[in-house]
Amino acid sequence: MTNLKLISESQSFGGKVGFYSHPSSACNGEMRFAVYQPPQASQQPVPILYFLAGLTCTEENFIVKAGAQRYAAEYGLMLVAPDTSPRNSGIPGEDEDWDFGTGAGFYVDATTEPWRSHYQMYSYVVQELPAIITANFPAIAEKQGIFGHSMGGHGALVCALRNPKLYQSVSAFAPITAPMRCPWGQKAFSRYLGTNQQDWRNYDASELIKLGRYHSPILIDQGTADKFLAEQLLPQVFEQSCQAVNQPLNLRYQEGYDHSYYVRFVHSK
Ligand SMILES: N[C@@H](CCC(=O)N[C@@H](CS)C(=O)NCC(=O)O)C(=O)O
Repeated sequence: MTNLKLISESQSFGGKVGFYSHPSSACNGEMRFAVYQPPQASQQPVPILYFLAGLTCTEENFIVKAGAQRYAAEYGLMLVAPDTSPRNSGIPGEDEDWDFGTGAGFYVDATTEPWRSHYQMYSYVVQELPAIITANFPAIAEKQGIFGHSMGGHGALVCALRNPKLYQSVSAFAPITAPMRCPWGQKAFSRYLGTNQQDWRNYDASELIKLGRYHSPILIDQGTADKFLAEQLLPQVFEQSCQAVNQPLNLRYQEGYDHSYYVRFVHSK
């Protein structure tokens, strides 16, 4: 059993929301995540849906703001929402920027100093966290899906595209789809991964899709009133990459929706 510490637990839609912390070997320090166990989980193991949050977020934003527990209770899904980066790592400058360092792990395994000793969010999300979830909660290890918002949408796409058999579904709200071509991605990748842009391709959905290894349908919801759409999110770049390899993509533009959590669960319509 992992050394899990329960921070708080509350009943929610017949199931329960729990916040946990644990020592992470991937991130070399304490990490936090939230889990919603639907009512069905008290009877039998249930499928897992991972949600990766965006810049400035913690494991709390999605659980508090998205209203997803109601749907997870209806469909019998366990929701797992990790934090978006290591915290209190002691790395100088970690807290200086809102779009880099704390709250902005970008779901990559950093290779550069000083970040690589802690900022291993890709390995954390793909390997360590699922192992902890299936060891400690009534979850079906082979039935997991992943989705996310903004930086977390980028993370969800990258985790799924790099591991085509690991997740049974992938979708995203307002994802950063071409990080190599946008300021957020360029800032994060140059610092976490170094200046060799060949290394960045492993974490760019619009590049990964061109490898033609992924074949399951991908769903993206993108608000048209999102202030980050034109400069940071670039779904048209991803769409072109998908078209080039005949990748099924359902890119739905949602009229008038912005980048906030109010757009969440347009999916359910
Ligand atoms: N701080 C940024 C915005 C950051 C932002 O929009 N973060 C999104 C993810 S990229 C988010 O989910 N924020 C937290 C929240 O809405 O609860 C700004 O002022 O432009």
